[in-house]
Amino acid sequence: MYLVTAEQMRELDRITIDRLGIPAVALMENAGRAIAEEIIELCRKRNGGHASRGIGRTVDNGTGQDLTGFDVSGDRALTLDTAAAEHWFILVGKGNNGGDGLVAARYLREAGIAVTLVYAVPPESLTGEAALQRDAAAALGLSAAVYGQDPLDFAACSGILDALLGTGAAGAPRGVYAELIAAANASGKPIVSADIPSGLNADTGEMHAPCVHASVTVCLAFLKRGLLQYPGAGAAGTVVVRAIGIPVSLAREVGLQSYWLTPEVLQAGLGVDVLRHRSPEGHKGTYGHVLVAGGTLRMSGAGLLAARAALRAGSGLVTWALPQKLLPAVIGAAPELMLADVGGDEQGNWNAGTAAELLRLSAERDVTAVGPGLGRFQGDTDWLRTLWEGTEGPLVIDADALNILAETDYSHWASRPGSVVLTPHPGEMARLAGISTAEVQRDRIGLAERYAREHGVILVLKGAHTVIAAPDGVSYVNTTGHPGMGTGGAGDVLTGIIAGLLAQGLNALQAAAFGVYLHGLAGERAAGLRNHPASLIAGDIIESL
Ligand SMILES: NC(=O)C1=CN([C@@H]2O[C@H](COP(=O)(O)OP(=O)(O)OC[C@H]3O[C@@H](n4cnc5c(N)ncnc54)[C@H](O)[C@@H]3O)[C@@H](O)[C@H]2O)[C@H](O)CC1
Ligand SMILES: [K+]
Repeated sequence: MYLVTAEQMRELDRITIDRLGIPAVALMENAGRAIAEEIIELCRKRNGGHASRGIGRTVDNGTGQDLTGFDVSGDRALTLDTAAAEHWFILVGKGNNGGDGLVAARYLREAGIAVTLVYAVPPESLTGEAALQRDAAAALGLSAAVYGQDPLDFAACSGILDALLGTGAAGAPRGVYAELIAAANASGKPIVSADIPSGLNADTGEMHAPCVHASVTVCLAFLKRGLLQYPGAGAAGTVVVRAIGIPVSLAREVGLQSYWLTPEVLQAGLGVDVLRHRSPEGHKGTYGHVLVAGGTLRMSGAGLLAARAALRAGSGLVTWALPQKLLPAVIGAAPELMLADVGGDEQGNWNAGTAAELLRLSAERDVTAVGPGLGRFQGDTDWLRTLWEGTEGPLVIDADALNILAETDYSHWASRPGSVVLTPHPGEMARLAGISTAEVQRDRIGLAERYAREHGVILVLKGAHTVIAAPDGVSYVNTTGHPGMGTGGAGDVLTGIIAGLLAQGLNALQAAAFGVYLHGLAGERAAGLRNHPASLIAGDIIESL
């Protein structure tokens, strides 16, 4: 499923109206009706009535939950006795988002739900399609109040439709908008947001102050980027994307290249065989050979986790290269692994002299993963440069190897035949980009896209809803995963999975995207197997692959 910015949404809107000749008011009608249907569904759930689903609902929900399979019988959306318990306040902004709310109000009323329109601004100031909807609502006799002029008691309503600000919002909500948002949040009533929660930056997921905290967001036409990026993703509640008559085929024309990472996107878009068929004639040589370079005296486990994850991801063979001094201690830790001694210092740390042996080892393997538990050492910049310029296959770079990169201008390094996958967490990303962690988190998709483009790498920006970006501008946002995965070593496991997939012949973008998806899925599964997700440890993710 595509992800769009507000700007791209305006472009799609414009093409639909101007070139296809579909009237704006028709889009608004569809939007409002879809929003009403979701509210009716919400009412049905809590009142136990019967709901109808009028226009064919497509699809989807940004949280990955399946919302299909509704009862589609009956003309009336709610039985009267259950609807009578409902009274919704419709918060109406000045623009088209408010227009959507006015349409929704009509359909709610048709379903027997009491509505009160709460205009943020005097209704006379509405223009265009929104003014048309204002007049229709008035002609229908819907009760209306103007904020600041009429008394308003949020305790009297059973739910709130937030149709204050949509993709036309600029900056933090001002004046009466801010007051209404604060009052709606304070009411404790369930809030359904039209398109995006008012106060949310539709592109970055940044939450302005104040920002609506929605139970449900009915996103219109295309999934807005901000709804998948934290902290906004947390303010949106359950996200439902509803078609409103803008053809999806326009996406190419507008150049959409950002996607919510789903099995369909992996399979059909990226060409990944998500079921991972194996040939009956296959053998260990068929599935590639990973070299993991990592693990040092105090962090040997990081290398071990990455290597084991590569095995569980399906790599035919995995060699773990580590300092000679550590080798005896890890013999038998994972009998399926091959171990390679690269020298190193007396304490079991890596040193610059290990580069030659690593190069020799990597020449006989399909992919090299470097960084987990590596530590830092004298001459490590030249050491990494040697690997970068001297290895031919793909290179996965993580942890301390990223910190080495962050301290140098590697754009001068010789270009390499194999691709490069970088897997920073937000702190490492901050060092790579030379900005603060807070700045990294402010617009994760945008930053990942820029960095990947400028540096010609596949970038995996880890964290809740990991972003995968490629040099050609394509990006994916992953939503598998579990808070229980916030535990030491989880990143090393991801590095191993990506390397393991690369060894099996996936290209770098496929391996990064599928690896992130599987890592999250395995984490969800592992969390579910614990008595409490807090007890999840990185090794559990490997075992759940
Ligand atoms: N396909 C579509 O795009 C469709 C979208 N619909 C809905 O329309 C909105 C976007 O509508 P637009 O009129 O462009 O903007 P808004 O309604 O979001 O708000 C503009 C309105 O608000 C004022 N304003 C802007 N920023 C602030 C602020 N920070 N504080 C206070 N006031 C602000 C501004 O002056 C304007 O008056 C989209 O999200 C959908 O919900 C269509 O209905 C269907 C087609
Ligand atoms: K809104």
